[in-house]
Amino acid sequence: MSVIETHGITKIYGRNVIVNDLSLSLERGQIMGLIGPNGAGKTTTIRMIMDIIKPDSGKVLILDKPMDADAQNHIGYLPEERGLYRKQKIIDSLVYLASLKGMNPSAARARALELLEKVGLSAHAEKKIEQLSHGMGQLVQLVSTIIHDPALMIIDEPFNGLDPVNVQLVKDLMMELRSQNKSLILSTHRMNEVEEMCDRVCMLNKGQQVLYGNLADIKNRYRSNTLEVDYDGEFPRLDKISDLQAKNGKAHIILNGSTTTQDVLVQLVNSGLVIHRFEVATPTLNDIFISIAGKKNV
Ligand SMILES: Nc1ncnc2c1ncn2[C@@H]1O[C@H](COP(=O)(O)OP(=O)(O)OP(=O)(O)O)[C@@H](O)[C@H]1O
Repeated sequence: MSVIETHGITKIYGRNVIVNDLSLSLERGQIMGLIGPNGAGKTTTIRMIMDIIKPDSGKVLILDKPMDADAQNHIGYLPEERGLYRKQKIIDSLVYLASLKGMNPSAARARALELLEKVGLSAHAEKKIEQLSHGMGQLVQLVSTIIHDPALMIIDEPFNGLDPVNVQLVKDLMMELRSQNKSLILSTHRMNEVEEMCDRVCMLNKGQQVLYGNLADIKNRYRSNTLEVDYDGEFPRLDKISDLQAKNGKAHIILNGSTTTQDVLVQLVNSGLVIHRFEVATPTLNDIFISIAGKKNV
C-alpha cells in the first residue's frame, strides 16, 4: 500500500497552469525529494496533497483513501511559512500541538522531551519560543511536526536557517525516521542537499514533472551526461553542451541530450588543450536539472 499517491493532479490559477497533471507515489520507508527551482509548483503540490487547496482535476490518496481527519493525524506537515505561539513555553507548545493530533498529554510530554534531547534543546524546554534563536526555533518546529509519530512527514524547505551542524543533525534524524519505516517528502529548490537522502525524486519545472522515479535509476539513465576534465591552458568554448564550468585547471561539463562524450573529446583535442584527466562523472541532480531544463537552478 502506498502512503501517498497523486493521480494527474492539476492546479490552474487564472490562465496559468501552476501544476500540470502530476502523478507520484511513495511507499513506507522511503524519502522523496520534491525538487525544482523557485516557482516550480512544489508548495502548490503540497497544498493539494494536504487538502488545503483542491486540485482542478486529478485526485490524491493518503493510505489508499481520500484525505480525511484520520489521514490528517497520520501526517506531519511543516509548511514553509511556519509559526509557533512565541509567548508559550516550548514544552507546552509541543504537548498542545501533539494533543491536537490525538496524543495524550503525558505521552506527548515524554516524546517531546526525548525529541528535544535528540536535537540538543532539552535544556531549553521551559523557555519561551521567543527566547530561541531562529535556527533553534526551526528545530522546535521540526519536533512539533514529528512528535505524534506520523507515517508521512511533508517538510517544506527542511534546512532553511540551519547551520551545517544542525543540517547534519536533521538529516540524521530523518534517516532514523526512514529506518523506522516512516515516509518523508522533502520539498526544496536546493537539490544537492536532499540528494544524498532521497530514494525517490520528483522534479518540477514550471509546473511540469520533468523527472520522476528512483534516484539510482535516474542517475543511471543520465550517467554519461557529465564530464570532468583536468587541464592546463585556456579552456576552449564548446559547442552543443548545456553547461561548462572551467576554473583553475578543472572543468565540469554537462552535455545536452544529443552531444556525446566523443564529440567533446574531439573538440578538446582539436583545440590543442593539454588534458591530464578526462572522465565521465556521476551527475548530481543539479547537473541533471541543467541538462533537462538547459539552465541553472540556483
Ligand atoms: N494563490 C495563488 N494565486 C495565483 N498564483 C499562485 C498562487 N499560489 C501560487 N501561485 C503561483 O504558482 C507558481 C508556483 O508557486 P509555488 O509556491 O507552488 O512554487 P514553489 O515551487 O513552491 O516555489 P518556491 O521554491 O519559491 O517556494 C508561482 O508562479 C506562484 O506565483
